Amino acid sequence: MAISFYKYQGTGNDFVMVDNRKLNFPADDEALVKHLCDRRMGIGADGLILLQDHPDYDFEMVYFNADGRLGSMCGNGARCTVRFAKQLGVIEDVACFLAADGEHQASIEREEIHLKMSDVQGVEKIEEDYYLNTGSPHYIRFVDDVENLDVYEEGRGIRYNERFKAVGTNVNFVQRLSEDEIFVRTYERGVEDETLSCGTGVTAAALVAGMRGMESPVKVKVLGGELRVSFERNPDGSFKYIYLIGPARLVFTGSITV
Ligand SMILES: N[C@H](CCC[C@H](N)C(=O)O)C(=O)O
Repeated sequence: MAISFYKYQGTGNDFVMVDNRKLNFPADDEALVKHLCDRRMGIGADGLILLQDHPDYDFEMVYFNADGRLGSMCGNGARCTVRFAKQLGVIEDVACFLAADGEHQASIEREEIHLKMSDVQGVEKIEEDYYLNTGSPHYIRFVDDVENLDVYEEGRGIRYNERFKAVGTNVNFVQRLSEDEIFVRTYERGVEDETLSCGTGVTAAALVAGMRGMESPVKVKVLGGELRVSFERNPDGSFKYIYLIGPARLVFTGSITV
């Protein structure tokens, strides 16, 4: 079988994208998705996304982690899917679509995709660290020198600890760079490695920076580029009007025989 695909990246978080409007992709074949995401044996990506029709939305995004399992929300993948939908002629410059955590709105403004994220109910404090869900679960630890941190080892230690080992968590290490900028590096569950950027993780880190006094919008540096997060904080500590803003680009298209 030959599968046509598009390869996209959003600040270096890369995805195999498949137009599945005809529903001909075998979405329950975990081994196939894992193979397509394999950087040596397949195409190579942090995840795979199917763009599908939906009766009530412009489209539906179905996201799988690189391990082949169906994932939760993916912020960078969603920005890439919006760009992909425009390329396919499914949308113009605005979209209302369905993802794993519900409805999302987005707009394309030149190079950037503005993506509305789900409201966040609250932030749990775990000793000096934080834990919250921005569509996917994120553990947040503030550090002094994120550049020289062993993100793989430290992230893995938290992801596989007693509390998280069963379902896993993404782990973000955050350094405050200035009054309005943070630097985030993320160990991603489902990839089980550091990625160059994680949209839901960057969002979670910016919200915690907001809790700690930083004003919206927060600039976020990641290994794969720059993002921005804007938000409003409610008096009860929850967040609304959360937007993840940044670029998403087509890298190449192709066909793979499996
Ligand atoms: N890279 C994604 C996060 C995927 C989350 C996934 N790794 C999980 O929670 O299993 C993003 O841009 O938001």
